[in-house]
Amino acid sequence: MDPKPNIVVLDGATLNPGDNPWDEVAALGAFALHDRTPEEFTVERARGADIVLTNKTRLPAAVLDRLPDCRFVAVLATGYDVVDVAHAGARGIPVSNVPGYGVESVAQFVIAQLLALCRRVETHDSLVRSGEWTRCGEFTFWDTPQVELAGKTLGVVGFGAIGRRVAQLGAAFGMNVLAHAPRPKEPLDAPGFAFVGLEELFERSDVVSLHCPLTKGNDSFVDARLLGLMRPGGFLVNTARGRLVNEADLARALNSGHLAGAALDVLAVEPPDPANPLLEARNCLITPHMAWASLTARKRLMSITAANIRAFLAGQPQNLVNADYLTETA
Ligand SMILES: NC(=O)c1ccc[n+]([C@@H]2O[C@H](COP(=O)([O-])OP(=O)(O)OC[C@H]3O[C@@H](n4cnc5c(N)ncnc54)[C@H](O)[C@@H]3O)[C@@H](O)[C@H]2O)c1
Ligand SMILES: O=C(O)[C@H](O)CO
Repeated sequence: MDPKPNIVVLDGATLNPGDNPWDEVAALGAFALHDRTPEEFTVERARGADIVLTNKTRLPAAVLDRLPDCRFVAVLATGYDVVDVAHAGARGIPVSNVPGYGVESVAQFVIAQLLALCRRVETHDSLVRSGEWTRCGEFTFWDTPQVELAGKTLGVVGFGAIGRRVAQLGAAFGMNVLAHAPRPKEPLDAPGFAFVGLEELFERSDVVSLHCPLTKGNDSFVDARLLGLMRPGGFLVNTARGRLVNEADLARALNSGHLAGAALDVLAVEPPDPANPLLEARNCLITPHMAWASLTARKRLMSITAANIRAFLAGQPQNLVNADYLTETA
């Protein structure tokens, strides 16, 4: 490999909107930065690059096939569903992600979502300012059911770094925690904690929180059937990926009153299509894929990305997500 590899960032605007310089990454080669890349420009911009960095710009098989010079793909995120990692592996291109950079930020965001669903602090602040408290004449007033978390059951789907931290925080609020994990994991040291099957988790949980990656096998798996298993009055929280959820089914479950609410940081299409039924659904709190975005987490993401590139250049790639598929070295 050329000692000064060509490095192209396809969509760098959100990692560094101005407060998180690229210097550590840029120092590793000849550096080209694009804020965002429309699909039709991906090949043109990535062609000739030895190292391609993407956050949410898609690199499907058909695009990878048109990048003969690509030696390494560094995903600027934990979730790497935008890259066909199996195809990259078959072409001998290692792909890395950035695990762990946002565990605390995302887990804390999940708690913020949960508290928003249960207490609606900002809604009540608005009601006070619009005169509702004054008009009601009482020392106290509330306009939404006020729900205590202690004693409720939290079901965590996907017991990796974020899921485990959410489970710990839920237990600290006095919640009973259940988890679903496809592979054996160290249990949480909390009274009542148990690993259960997916259906049992949906049946027994007051709150289901999603923390598994989006894969070819689990698109839209949270559908009418699983939502129908949830207790009436339950909540769904999703910070993982929007496409894990059948959005039309979720909108129906909210509008029928079967679910009391949902808090979604991710949607199937981002930013959303104005026709997304969740935008109008009852008690649906939607945030713009921002759980990861604290400056502390983004700085960590930047420096782990630089470390991923350095490790690749040293011949010892780290944080590989397609090691199982790598058949040859590009
Ligand atoms: N909203 C945000 O800003 C934000 C930020 C970071 C990560 N994420 C998302 O959160 C996801 C989880 O992040 P993490 O750091 O915990 O990743 P992780 O790899 O540490 O954990 C994911 C866990 O899910 C498990 N898993 C895989 N397939 C599963 C399935 N079908 N059902 C149940 N579990 C399954 C894995 O075994 C693993 O333990 C990421 O893949 C990403 O999509 C979102
Ligand atoms: O997967 C991640 O790291 C987040 O979704 C931000 O891109």
